[in-house]
Amino acid sequence: MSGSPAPSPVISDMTLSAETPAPAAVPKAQAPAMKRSKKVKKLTKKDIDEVLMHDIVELRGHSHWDWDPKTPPPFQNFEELEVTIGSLAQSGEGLALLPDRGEGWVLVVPFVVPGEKVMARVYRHNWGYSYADLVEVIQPAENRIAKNDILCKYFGACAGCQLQHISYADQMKFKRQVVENAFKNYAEKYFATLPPVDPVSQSPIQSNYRTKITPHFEALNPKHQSAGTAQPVQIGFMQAGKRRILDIEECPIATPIVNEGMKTMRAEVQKNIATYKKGATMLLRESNPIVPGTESENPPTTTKVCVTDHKETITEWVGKFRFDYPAGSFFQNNNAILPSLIGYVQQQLHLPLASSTTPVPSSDSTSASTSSLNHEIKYLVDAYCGSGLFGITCHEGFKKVLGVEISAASISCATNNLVLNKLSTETTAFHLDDADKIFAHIDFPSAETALIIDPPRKGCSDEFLDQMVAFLPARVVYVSCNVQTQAKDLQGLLDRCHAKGLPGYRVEAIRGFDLFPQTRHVEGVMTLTRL
Ligand SMILES: C[S@@+](CC[C@H](N)C(=O)[O-])C[C@H]1O[C@@H](n2cnc3c(N)ncnc32)[C@H](O)[C@@H]1O
Repeated sequence: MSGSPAPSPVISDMTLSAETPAPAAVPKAQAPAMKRSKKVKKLTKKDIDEVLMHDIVELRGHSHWDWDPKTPPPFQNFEELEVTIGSLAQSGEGLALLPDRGEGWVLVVPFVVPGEKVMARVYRHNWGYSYADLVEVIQPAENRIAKNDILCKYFGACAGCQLQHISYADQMKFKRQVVENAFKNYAEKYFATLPPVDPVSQSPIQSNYRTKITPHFEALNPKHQSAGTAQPVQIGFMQAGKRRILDIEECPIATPIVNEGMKTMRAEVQKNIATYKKGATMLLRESNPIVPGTESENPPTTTKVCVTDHKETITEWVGKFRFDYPAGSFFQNNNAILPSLIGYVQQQLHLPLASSTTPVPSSDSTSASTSSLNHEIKYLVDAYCGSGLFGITCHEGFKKVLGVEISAASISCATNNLVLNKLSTETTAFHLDDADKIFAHIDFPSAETALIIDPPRKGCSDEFLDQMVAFLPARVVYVSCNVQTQAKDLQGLLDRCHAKGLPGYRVEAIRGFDLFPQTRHVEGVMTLTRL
């Protein structure tokens, strides 16, 4: 269904109840006893998951949906059904089409593989689709990982990972498809002109990679405390599909030192739980500081520790570069893949500008252009630079590098990281500002400038795209943890160029990087060359 728009579903005040007496199980033996809340939820338009809607439209084969919300969803409360999984949504959940229910209702079921026959229990409804717990896998797919080989004993109950039941090769195929679908659905007008999406670059390790986790706990209920009926405190992550915490002793995707920290933190919280009036989210982050007295050694000796104070400084090494940053601020969470991500970004920044003369049609296919730039890239702009990861690791080969970031704490770290890495502050600088005003600081010639964009999940603002089109950097490398907003921004950028009569950009490459093995998440990297 290339190019079919997501329907614009209208949700009326549909009042839904959710109550299920029995635990969900994937497989049964792994699930803790979980009960669904009896609370009644009123849907609003915000409840529509637009990305999921694209997947549902694709499975249904049409976007038309004519369901009267006053008609109840076509299920008994908490009905159990045997269904066949048709596809995996970008959320990592399975979708099963029920042609004889509500003219093609779709069930969304977690922890399944396409082709599998499963028993699912419906518990919540939305416009034309319902969420269901996986009760049992009746006919497992050949490529389902055997229960005993699944990495984590909490998989299926914890909301953190979605894909441990499929092989790493299958996770890579799924994520490549997620990237492709994002561009198909959100850069629809230009999809036919894009290069094929490259295979996803794998993480060198698929477990024990996360350098930061944030488990939660809730305070004891005072009524239960005074009655002496308080349950043991639950410290961990959210339960899959529920708003309750699952007690977790160890997280196999977190690094060993973070897991050591988790043991200590759990013991402290358990000991002092009566003193907490409210629950909290804890921070556990790996740091690798230099052992005092070894600073002059080459290389100095380092030792890994787990930091729990948001304000404490983390030291992290990316290849030969050292980054110090506050534990509570942003930094990529998979250190193992950073050398290959950085290497790829460097290579993309320096692709020859006139590498191709392939005609590239504009969106309305009325004009075609060829690459005609012969300049060399000499300047680098690092938008949303954080503590300087890309600006610093990619500075070689540039005359000047300038980064912009909105967090004062991150900018002061970025500037300190220049000093730690013995880089000249004359040629590399970081400014505290809104990225929307980034080009106000820049007197680089646009034909010799490369721009790295690495925005938050929501992507770039209209103002950012407007100023980009006014400046027109010769090369853009856009890194993103949300491939849907990345694709939307590509369409926004090309639309703006064409509205101004500019030929715009050629997309050189689109590739996912697996910063988050075992989960549905994928980091997208897209390279553009100005035409
Ligand atoms: C995904 S992080 C990337 C950071 C950095 N590139 C890295 O890889 O470590 C996004 C960064 O954008 C910053 N940010 C968010 N909104 C911004 C804005 N409007 N202008 C500039 N920076 C912004 C955040 O503080 C955060 O550091």
